Amino acid sequence: MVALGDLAVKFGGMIKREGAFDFKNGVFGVPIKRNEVCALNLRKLRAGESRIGGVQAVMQVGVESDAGVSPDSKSLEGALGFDVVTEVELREKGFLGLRKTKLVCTIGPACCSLDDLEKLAMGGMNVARLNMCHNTREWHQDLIRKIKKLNEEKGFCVSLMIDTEGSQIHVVDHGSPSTVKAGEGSVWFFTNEKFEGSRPFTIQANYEGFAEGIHVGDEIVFDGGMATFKVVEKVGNDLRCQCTDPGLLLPRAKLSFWRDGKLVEKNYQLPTLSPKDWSDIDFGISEGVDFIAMSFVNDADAVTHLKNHISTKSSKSIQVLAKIESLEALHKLHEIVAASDGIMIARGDLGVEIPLEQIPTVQEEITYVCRQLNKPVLVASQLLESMVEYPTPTRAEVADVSEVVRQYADALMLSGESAIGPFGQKALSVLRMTSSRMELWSREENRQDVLLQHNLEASLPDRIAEQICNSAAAMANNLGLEAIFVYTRHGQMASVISRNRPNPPIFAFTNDSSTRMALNLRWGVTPLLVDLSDDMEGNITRSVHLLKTKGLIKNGDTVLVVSDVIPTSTTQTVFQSIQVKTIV
Ligand SMILES: Nc1ncnc2c1ncn2[C@@H]1O[C@H](COP(=O)(O)OP(=O)(O)OP(=O)(O)O)[C@@H](O)[C@H]1O
Ligand SMILES: CC(=O)C(=O)O
Ligand SMILES: [K+]
Ligand SMILES: [Mg+2]
Repeated sequence: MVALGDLAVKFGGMIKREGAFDFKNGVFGVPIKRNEVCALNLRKLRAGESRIGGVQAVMQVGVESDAGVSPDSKSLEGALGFDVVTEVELREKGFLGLRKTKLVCTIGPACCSLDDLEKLAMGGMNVARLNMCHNTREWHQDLIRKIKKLNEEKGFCVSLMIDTEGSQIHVVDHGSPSTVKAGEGSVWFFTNEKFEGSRPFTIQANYEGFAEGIHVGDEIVFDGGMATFKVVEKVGNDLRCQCTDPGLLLPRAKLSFWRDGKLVEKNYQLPTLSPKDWSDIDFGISEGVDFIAMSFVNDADAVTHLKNHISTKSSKSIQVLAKIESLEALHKLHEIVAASDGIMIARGDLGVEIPLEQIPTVQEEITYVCRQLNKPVLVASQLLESMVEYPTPTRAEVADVSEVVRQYADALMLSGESAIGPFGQKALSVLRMTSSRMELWSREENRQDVLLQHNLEASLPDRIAEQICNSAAAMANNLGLEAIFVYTRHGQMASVISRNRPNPPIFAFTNDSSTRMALNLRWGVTPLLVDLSDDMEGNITRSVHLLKTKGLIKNGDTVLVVSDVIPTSTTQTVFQSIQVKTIV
């Protein structure tokens, strides 16, 4: 953390009043009136200028008008990437009404037409997820192209995520009757022997070593509790089992093994990424997806390996999300979060490996760690499960969604609700309305928890950038500003501001389209694609003018402007700044 005493504070230029900036508490001690511009600029001191820390803070207070728009603003107008959904929402609800929590929809047969996808996009889908467990390569390719077409032709900004199949012990889906019931006391044969169609009282596991290390007396649990069996006999590589807790055996049901109330943590030597996963990943890279969600990550090395692979294969940056869905991943949570670009809390499979009553606390813990380490976190599975069949959610489901929002997760995800359910759009609107309501309540109740600050960066310029972001969020809240504008090439500053979960929305102006698509998963960030020049004042003036001409910002609105765009030429100084700007 940069302490005030580390800074040589100088006032000059357009100064009218003096003030102090307290980095520790994020307080900016200058009263600001309408039509005043107040800027705090930090730059490295040149030799001989420094007293202590080698950083100079220049505070400027003055009156500025944006009336004099530079002539090249026209050229930027076409490039202003304001997506249609945010634009409509902004017009209807104003700055503070913009939803902060991001929404991810799993795409499946129930929502794969262009028309369905457009409705989901219009309904607030920020990211479309394709689960590579299902369907064909051609089907996925067609979907990716449809989403890109909608983005290009209809002005949406929907990012694309593929989710790897991963390696996991499950029941082979024969495509026959969708559900089978196991009655109390019934005896079933578990085998890896391949067969077509279905055989009575026989369950085919997908992995030949599934019974290794399993003893008579152990329990086999289906899908985290759908049905339970006790092993009564080992027959070669197979198992004979008796049903002790009757229930449904769903297609592709996941199997877990328990002994004395504890998960048998078997090392099946299954790779996190199978040959099929690598082929799906290369397909995703060639199709230019924005996120790859990696199933069953067990350690940081797997994440690093995939990130290295992507960097050699792809010219654009693709975000790797590690899915936390095993007990082993929980043991290594910190290293996995640190290595990845974001996390999905995959509660479906996690609930197969840990007792269900542990899910809420584990979810809160993962969400907290992600925010500490500034990684976006997405909560997935069964949020509105009953809506796979019914047009309204249960009260308990709405309460669950609200709790995720109250925990300040970055995003919520629909699975079967959108992929196979007939009420996908309705489910999306339930997520939208529930999250907006909880965000409003948290703000009104002033529930913004002060983040237990964990410093992210080591180098001084990065620490300065981090402090600017923390202070920007505090200033925007304390001054009741309309919006935060941040100019960012790689999204770092936008993400650190988002990490503070400020009240006003964050508009992130970037000239890098992969940064824009990645920021789609960040809480409270509306990413916009623009041309950025080295002339920061020009960038600011042009973007304010463009929002004004669109009628999205009006005279008297006050916004906070943050920039960390590093000039491209070596002769220019690094310029990081906060300005409070009242639109006139
Ligand atoms: N592309 C698709 N084609 C057909 N069905 C799909 C598709 N995507 C999802 N589904 C269906 O929707 C249901 C829920 O989808 P989802 O992929 O989220 O399952 P999941 O079990 O939570 O994910 P995972 O396999 O990653 O753990 C699946 O059981 C599947 O029947
Ligand atoms: C989403 C997912 O993979 C799960 O919940 O298991
Ligand atoms: K998957
Ligand atoms: Mg899973």
